[in-house]
Formats: sequence, structure tokens, C-alpha cells
Amino acid sequence: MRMVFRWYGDGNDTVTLQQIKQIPGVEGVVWALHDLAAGEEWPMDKILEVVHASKSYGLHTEVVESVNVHEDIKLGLPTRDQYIDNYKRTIKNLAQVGVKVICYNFMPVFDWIRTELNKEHEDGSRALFYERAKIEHIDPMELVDQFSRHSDLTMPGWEPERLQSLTNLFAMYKRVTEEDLWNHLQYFLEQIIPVAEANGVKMAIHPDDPPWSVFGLPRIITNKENIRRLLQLVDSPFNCVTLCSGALGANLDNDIPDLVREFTDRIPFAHIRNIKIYDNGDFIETSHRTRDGSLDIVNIVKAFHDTGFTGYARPDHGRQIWSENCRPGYGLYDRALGIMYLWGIWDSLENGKGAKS
Ligand SMILES: O=C(O)[C@@H](O)[C@@H](O)[C@H](O)[C@H](O)CO
Ligand SMILES: [Fe+2]
Repeated sequence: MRMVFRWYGDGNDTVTLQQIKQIPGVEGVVWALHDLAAGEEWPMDKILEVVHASKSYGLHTEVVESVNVHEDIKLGLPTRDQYIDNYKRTIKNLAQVGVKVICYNFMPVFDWIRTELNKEHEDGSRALFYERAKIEHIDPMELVDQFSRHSDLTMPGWEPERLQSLTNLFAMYKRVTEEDLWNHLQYFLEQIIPVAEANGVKMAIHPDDPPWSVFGLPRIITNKENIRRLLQLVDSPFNCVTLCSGALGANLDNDIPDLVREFTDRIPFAHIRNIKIYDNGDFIETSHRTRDGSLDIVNIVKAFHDTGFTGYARPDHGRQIWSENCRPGYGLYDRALGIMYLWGIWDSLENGKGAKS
């Protein structure tokens, strides 16, 4: 397990590279050019800025999250080809600086969805929260408005230029069924996977978060069967998945250790975090510790260990604790605690190796 930590870049993150470097066992940052709109080619000079800044702290930049997919590609519009060409060029540019994994997602319009960014836990810490009943009734525009007023730092996946044309997008997606979305994904993968393969870059799709349809939009990367289907769309070792325990785990029918075991050869990148799911289907993000949430993080890490996982892993969202002022989900303290928990489990499993017959 190669531990990495998501970093939003100079001037765009409350966490510094120096702080990241001081977290035990972190070897690299998970990064992106967050100021570029989806669909643009990532220019070499901007890529190199991040690479040099990270290198100066001894951190590598082998994992990118995300190169966002333009909506025209997901919608299957004729204009998609120009954006796919840009995507291919971005893959080549990133390969030149040693990038090994690109995480992306294929969720229409929105990336992850929650109803609150700062829900208070009993202990006063705050976390991202999803309230099922609220989602069923809220107008998505209202949610976007709330989130955009939340902070000066743009939330990943909620970039203003993607959301400006929201009404328009919703109208266009009305005609897109799940099967259409599968076809559009296939078209995209058939074009980019050969490029990724030629350049030694693994494309690791992030599952839908939460793993079900929201606001009537189609969602397809949601469960074991669909991940199987995705991997077969283009059956290449470079067509992979980012195994995100918290995203998939919001549906308790998804048995995460089982998914880790089944897809082990196609998981170059893991997001490990816990959530507490309530009986009514609401869920809140918790500390990474197994007993604080509904997911068995110990057994998830054990599944990675048992399958000889040598890919990259990062703690996923953390709570806001100790009055930290940070991006919701992306503070320093709770994610650093999460890392120590993951290492604790991993190291004890390492020590136990060979002890049993
Ligand atoms: O990992 C997560 O849960 C997220 O914060 C997403 O924004 C994620 O980065 C994207 O869906 C990946 O494309
Ligand atoms: Fe994730």
C-alpha cells in the first residue's frame, strides 16, 4: 500500500506540502489542475509547476484526481470528439511527468452529492451529510446555491462553469437513459484506453457517490455487477477502478471486502473512509475507525492486504475537527488520523504474516 494525500494546489488548499510531508508514510500527493475547465487540455507548464512544487518536498505526483470528463462526452454529443482529443493529449502530457494513475468519474452533472457540508456530530466535529428525504424534495439549483456560497474555495466537482448551465444540462439528460450512458462511456473508453496503455497510465474510474440515481440523473458505476461490466467494456489492464469504500459503501448491499477481492487486478488506487448509515438511509461521514461507522475498515484493509495490494491508497474525506478551518472533507487533522489508523491495521497485518499456518 503506497500512501498518498489529496492536495488542491498552492493557494487553493488550507493544507501545505510541508504538513503533508510530515504525515507518517505519505509518499506523494493526489493532485489536479483545478482551475481548468473540464474538456481542456492540461498544458505542460502548469503540470510542471505542481510537479516541481511537490518534488521540492520529496512528494511524488504519480496519481491525478481528477481529469474531469466534459459533459458532451457523457451526453454523447457530436462535439465530444474534440474533448476526447484533448483528453488524450492530457494523458500523454501527464505520462511525460511520470503519472501512473488518473482517477476520473462518469457521473452526469454532479460529482458527489450531499445535503450538508458541516453537519455537527455529537462531539462537536463536523462532517458531510446526506439526508435522503431532503434530496428527494430539494431543487438542485438551491443546493448548488447553498454550496457555492459556502466558501471561497471551489468544491471539487462543483466548479461554477460546470454548473452555470445546469437547467440546460438537466434538460439534455432527460433523454439519456442508463443504457445510453453505458454506450457513451464505452465510446470514450475505446478511444482513450489505447492511449493510456501506450503511455503506461491506468485509468481508474471513481464510483458514483452516492451509488444510486439522484435528481433523476442516470448513474451506472454503482455496484459489483456494473463494475464487472465497466471492466469488460474495454478489457485492458489499463481500464481500472478507484475502489472508494465510502462511495460504494453507502449502499450496504455493496460488500467492500468482497469487491476488493474480486477486482484486485484492476484496482490501482483506493479511497478508504468510513460512513455511518442510519435506518432511514441518511448517512454521515465519520472518523476512519471501524466502530465509529457502518463500514468495517479493518476488514477492508485486510482484503487489500490479503490480495497483496501494491497500489496507491488515500484516506478519503475526513471530519472537520479541532476547529480546523478547511475545505469540507479535506482538512489535515482527521485525514492524518485516518492514515495512522490505516497504517496501524496494515502494519499489524504485516507483522502477523507467516505467524499462522
Ligand atoms: O473521492 C471522493 O469521494 C470525491 O471527493 C470526488 O470528488 C472524487 O474526487 C471524484 O469523484 C473523482 O473523479
Ligand atoms: Fe472517493
